[in-house]
Amino acid sequence: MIIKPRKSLSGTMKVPGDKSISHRAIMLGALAEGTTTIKGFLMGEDCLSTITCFQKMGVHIDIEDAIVTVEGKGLRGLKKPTSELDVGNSGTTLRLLSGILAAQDFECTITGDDSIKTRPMKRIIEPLLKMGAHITSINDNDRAPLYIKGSTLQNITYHSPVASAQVKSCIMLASLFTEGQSTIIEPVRSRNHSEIMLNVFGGHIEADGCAITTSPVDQLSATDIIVPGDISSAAYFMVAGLILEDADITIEQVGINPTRDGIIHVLQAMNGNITVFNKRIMNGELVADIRVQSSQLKGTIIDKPLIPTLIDEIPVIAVAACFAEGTTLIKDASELRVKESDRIATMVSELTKMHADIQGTEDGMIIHHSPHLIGNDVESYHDHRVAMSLAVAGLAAKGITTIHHSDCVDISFPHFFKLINGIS
Ligand SMILES: O=C(O)C1=C[C@@H](OP(=O)(O)O)[C@@H](O)[C@H](O)C1
Ligand SMILES: C=C(OP(=O)(O)O)C(=O)O
Repeated sequence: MIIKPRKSLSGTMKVPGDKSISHRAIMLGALAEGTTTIKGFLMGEDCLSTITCFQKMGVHIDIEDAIVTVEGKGLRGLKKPTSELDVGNSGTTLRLLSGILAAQDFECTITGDDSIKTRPMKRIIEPLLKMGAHITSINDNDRAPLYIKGSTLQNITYHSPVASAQVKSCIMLASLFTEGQSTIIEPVRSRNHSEIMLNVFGGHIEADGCAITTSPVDQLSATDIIVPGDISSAAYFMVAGLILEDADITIEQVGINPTRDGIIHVLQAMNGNITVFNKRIMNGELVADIRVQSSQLKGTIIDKPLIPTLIDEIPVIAVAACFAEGTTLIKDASELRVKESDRIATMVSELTKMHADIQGTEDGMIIHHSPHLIGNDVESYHDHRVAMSLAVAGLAAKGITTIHHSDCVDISFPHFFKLINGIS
């Protein structure tokens, strides 16, 4: 994909539906009694992988006029798939689905693409084993493919070593099939979409700081979900709006759940002119419209409690930091090393090619003011967030930027390039 520089960006727009919420709506819809409809579902490859996995387990899921309908099978109604479940590039699908599979009365294998096979799975294998699951890494390397033979699970009190909503949600989903309460304690609170949505479906989840407790329910009940725009996708337009010379854009109906809104706070602390208005609640999720205007940014420090609230936005925050006076320090973010790519290494190497003054550290990055980026040939490493962040850098750079393997944006943001080139 070729990105040409531009000075202005204006207008009102929407971004596609939230990826985390879309995955969860399919999973809970499949386990509920009755028919769930989902509006605003993210038709990205990751969420389509979740749909395919559940269809393979006998769940009728239709997409018509952009509305997804899920015929729930109830907690005990999934069928053994006739072949292995393929999650593609989606860590969320693999980790959450494993929690469900651990309690079924069948065995199966769950796998995905080359990137997923490098990502750490011990973080879910360990708690699931403690719950009595039969789960093994087929190549004995704590990575996918995983073989899971459903069994009777016990409740658990688990101190998670990582702040990960995927780990927390995996255990929460497994605990739907146990008797007694389960408690999961995280070092720092991660996104809480599973807690919110489970309660909307009739589950019993209580949160107390970094701990959540699940209580057993006999069944989940189908509901209608409207998925807000994904703040992780809005992030590219927020940063573009701040760093381009003449920008004024409004992004409507974006999810601003306080466990996800770190990017707004950080960009505001960097002197970004961002207004959040028209706040409302949809299916228990806080939603708002966001106006962004060109700003002279200044450097900041981003560390521990904030990191889970903006983990997927760090690549594009690194781009913003190039345009911020002074230095931006990002630390406590070693989780970036185990995403679709090692996002510290990939962002540092590709932004360096564009003349950014950026260094990687073990758990983050140090970025010095380097606003005169130069377009270059850069590589996405098949990582959607890297591709889109480099596109934003390309808009603000001098000369042409060519992003290789840019198709991966379809993972979380189909039509990203059409939107970014189409907006006036
Ligand atoms: O639960 C989720 O929907 C997600 C949680 C985060 O991962 P971790 O749980 O590994 O932090 C995030 O990076 C991912 O894009 C989506
Ligand atoms: C890390 C991501 O997703 P997942 O873990 O679901 O692959 C992401 O979307 O940036």
